[in-house]
Amino acid sequence: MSQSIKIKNALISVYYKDGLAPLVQYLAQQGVTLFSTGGTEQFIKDLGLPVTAVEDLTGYPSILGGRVKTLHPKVFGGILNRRNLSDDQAQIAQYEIPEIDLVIVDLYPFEETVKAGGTDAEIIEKIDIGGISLIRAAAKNFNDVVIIASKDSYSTLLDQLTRQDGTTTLAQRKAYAKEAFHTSSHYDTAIFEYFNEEEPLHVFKQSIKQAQTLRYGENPHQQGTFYGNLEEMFTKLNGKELSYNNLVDVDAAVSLIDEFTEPTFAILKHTNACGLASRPTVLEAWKDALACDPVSAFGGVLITNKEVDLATATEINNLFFEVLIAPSYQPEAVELFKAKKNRVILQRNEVELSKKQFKTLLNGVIEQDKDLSLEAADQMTVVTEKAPSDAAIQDLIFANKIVKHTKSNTIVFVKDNVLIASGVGQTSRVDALKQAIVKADSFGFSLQESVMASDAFFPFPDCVELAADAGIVAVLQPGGSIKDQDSIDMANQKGISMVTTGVRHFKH
Ligand SMILES: NC(=O)c1ncn([C@@H]2O[C@H](COP(=O)(O)O)[C@@H](O)[C@H]2O)c1NC=O
Repeated sequence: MSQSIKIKNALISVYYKDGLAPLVQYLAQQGVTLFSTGGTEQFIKDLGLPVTAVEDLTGYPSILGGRVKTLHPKVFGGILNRRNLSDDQAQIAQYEIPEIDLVIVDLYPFEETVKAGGTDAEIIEKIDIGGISLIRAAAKNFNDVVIIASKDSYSTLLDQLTRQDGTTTLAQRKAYAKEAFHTSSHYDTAIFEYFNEEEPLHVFKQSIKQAQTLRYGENPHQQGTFYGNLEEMFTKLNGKELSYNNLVDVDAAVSLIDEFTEPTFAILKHTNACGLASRPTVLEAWKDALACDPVSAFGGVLITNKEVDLATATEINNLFFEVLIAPSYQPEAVELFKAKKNRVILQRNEVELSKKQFKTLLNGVIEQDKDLSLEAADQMTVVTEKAPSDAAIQDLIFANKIVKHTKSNTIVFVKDNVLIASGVGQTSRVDALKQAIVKADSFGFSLQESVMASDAFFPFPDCVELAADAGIVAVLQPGGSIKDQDSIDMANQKGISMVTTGVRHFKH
């Protein structure tokens, strides 16, 4: 098996030419014969280096507007021939095919063209055929050929060649082949996703290039990695790396805050809001959100939809928190936070988030649409003799937004655009309610004139009875229980109002 191979002939065909010059200059200095396609050939010529047009090798011009230029046995024979097989060697000698032992390709920018909103015709033309074939051929024959399929590898190869007298080792070539198949499979996945938008085939395919190794997973004995581009979504202004649990909470926080347009602050623990308020100013929103449950707020993830000013930052800084997310910060506020080096301060960038979500379970994956349903007042049916007041309807809408982002079973109490208390993640609805009542009481909130929202229907009238006795004046629930009437009768008996939305908001 061949091990160290000295490069004699190279084929170079790259869409973006940046970063290429030092490598080709080195190759030319070493006496490597360079073959190249139109634009790349011109680029090499402009560097004042000798280069042979691929047309001179194949004896064919580039045809069909560049759709066919390297697709020729003289090129692919030169790449794919096995240097240790006498039959292959006899054939390449017979057909006068030069051995090509280095291939450098940068593919047509397909994903970028889709992202930039190119027309269908422009996108189709960006499906690289020759380049992807060169990559696959050279990677398959890594035993004898070096494949560079990403400009990220130019400097690594240059470094290796310089240190190793113009040669590469088998292990290095195999590593480049792995990178190359990563490039080609990612490229094809992007093409598939584009074609799969209409009448999608039910297959699960994801290819994410960026990865971040996390300190650990959910617990220190579990390993964890985040696949995705965090830097695109957030600018980190201060603090340590986000942990697995931070990321889970940040995701929940972002989904929750996006329900609100007025200045709003939310405090989350383990993906559930333990404080949330909408107020005319961000400072007031912070104070009222914190008042909901200042005990749970310790070590929480904080999010707001408005700029954090110095006055608000000064208040926030009195609390120990893990992560703060805002669309912008006054520079003085950032300076203040920087005094505590571990506090993660994220500035959220305007990036559209996926409308799908999936998770692994058993040996498979479940995917669903995100819960983007939001019920307005006109989607609420008053089912009791008494209708809620306008103020109560506003609070019911507010409570419904929180319920949607809280672990089931959940009950949420709201008064005047402030979360007063919630019961979260309970195995029975009545337990969620009891937890909410106890919490409201322990932080000094009266439930008089407050409203209650439930993520799913009431199977029995007990919740309505308990909540009415605690002082709430209006209830929102999806309805749909065969015993709905029992809860409605209880509301009528207690003189409170109830609306149904027809939309359940389970969150598991
Ligand atoms: N058609 C072919 O035979 C072919 N061979 C190489 N390419 C691509 O042509 C591009 C470089 O073209 P140029 O050197 O003319 O700028 C590279 O992105 C390469 O992946 C081709 N183009 C598309 O398929």
